[in-house]
Amino acid sequence: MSQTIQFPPDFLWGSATSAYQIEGSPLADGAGPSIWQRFCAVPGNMRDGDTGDIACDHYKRYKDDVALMAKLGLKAYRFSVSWSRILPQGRGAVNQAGLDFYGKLIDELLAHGIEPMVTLYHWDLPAALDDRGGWLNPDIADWFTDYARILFQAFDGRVKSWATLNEPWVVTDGGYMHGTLAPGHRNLHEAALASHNLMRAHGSAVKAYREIGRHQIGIVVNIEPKYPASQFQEDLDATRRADAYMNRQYLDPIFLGSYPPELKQMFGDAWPEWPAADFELIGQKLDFVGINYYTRSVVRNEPSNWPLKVAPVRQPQATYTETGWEVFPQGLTDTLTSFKQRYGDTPLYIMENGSAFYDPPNAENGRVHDPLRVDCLRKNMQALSNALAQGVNVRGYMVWSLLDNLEWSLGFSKRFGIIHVNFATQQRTLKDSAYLYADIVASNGACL
Ligand SMILES: CO[C@H](O)c1c[n+]2c([nH]1)[C@H](O)[C@@H](O)[C@H](O)[C@H]2CO
Repeated sequence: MSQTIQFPPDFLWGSATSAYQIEGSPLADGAGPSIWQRFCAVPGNMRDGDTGDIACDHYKRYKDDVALMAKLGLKAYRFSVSWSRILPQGRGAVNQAGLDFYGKLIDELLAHGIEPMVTLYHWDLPAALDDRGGWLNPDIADWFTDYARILFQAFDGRVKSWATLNEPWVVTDGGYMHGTLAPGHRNLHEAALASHNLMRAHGSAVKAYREIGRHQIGIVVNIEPKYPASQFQEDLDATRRADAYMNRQYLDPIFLGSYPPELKQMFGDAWPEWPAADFELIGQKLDFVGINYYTRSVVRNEPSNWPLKVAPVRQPQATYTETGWEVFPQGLTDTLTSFKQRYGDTPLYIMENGSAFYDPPNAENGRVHDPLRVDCLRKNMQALSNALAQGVNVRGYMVWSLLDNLEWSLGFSKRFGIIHVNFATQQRTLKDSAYLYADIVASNGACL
């Protein structure tokens, strides 16, 4: 139901990217390789053999890209830091040139009145740490905290918003459960261990921030609300399993002090009794939670599907994006009201929301018309406003993404940007969705 669209006067409008997806120059100026460097080098891992070697060439073009953010009137920009630019070996000696790059980016943003929002980890683990077990090694909580502390000390005077992890679920499910993302493992025991170590590392970094930080810190999770395909008990149970695994697995231990019981049922002996002290660490109070919302899932029971025993049910009347995600703005409203109901009034940011539809490789007459993405953006604005009207404490919205970029193992085949990138020439062109977003930002949504 459409209601009057209204946003709080200080609502923070911005856009989001991540280091490996846009920067290029992954080994420049002393940087070390990440697990994505390795993953891309394995034939068959990446659509069309695409890599992050150049991507959007942002490492060299960041001033032009910040100027485009300013042209759109953005108030904030969410980006991630490449751990292996800062610590080429993942720990030990600091690479000053890596710190200098992000310092220059932050200063450029501030000079344009754009608030930097930093994600410490957006999937690009230093390869040297993967050689030591990566997220499977319990020591990674300390390695991550040492890395975080270096950034806090270097930038907390200029960065007021820190997120420890981007989507621990994707890191675990893609990197360790199904092997579709770096480091490409497929092992139930490893998935459980990596997931828990990610949360320990998150809590340890938050604890370190409380000792030296002066601003706000949180985590970013992807939420995909689950709806039962029928009211048969088997589908209701399947929906609950899917919700526990994808959505509650990370927020429950932070806010409720324990994992959803369905996880032990699903993982079996791969899910040990975790030490109680871990939950004290994981449960550090957060200043905000970032939520990435793209789509929902309609769920049915499917005993043959390892290990969750669920399957999605395609909705025949719905619009689907190029990534196969149903356009379902009501799911954004439901995600936000459900968060409030289960976890309370912690401030929220939509840290990613967007859609991949086909855009031509080259702009035509300086324009890129993207009507489906424009329609999606409008509908998601309505859904977000509806959640605000129901009292959900949402503080800002970062559209995914500023630029067309490397969509991980899908390469450059999927375009999420509101700014088109011609990857042959690196030419940037504002899409129609960029012009709409600029109007939304300028009018605080009143133009809708
Ligand atoms: C399953 O998680 C979310 O659907 C999700 C979608 N996305 C993400 N998470 C990641 O944070 C981005 O790096 C992706 O580029 C972006 C688009 O695929």
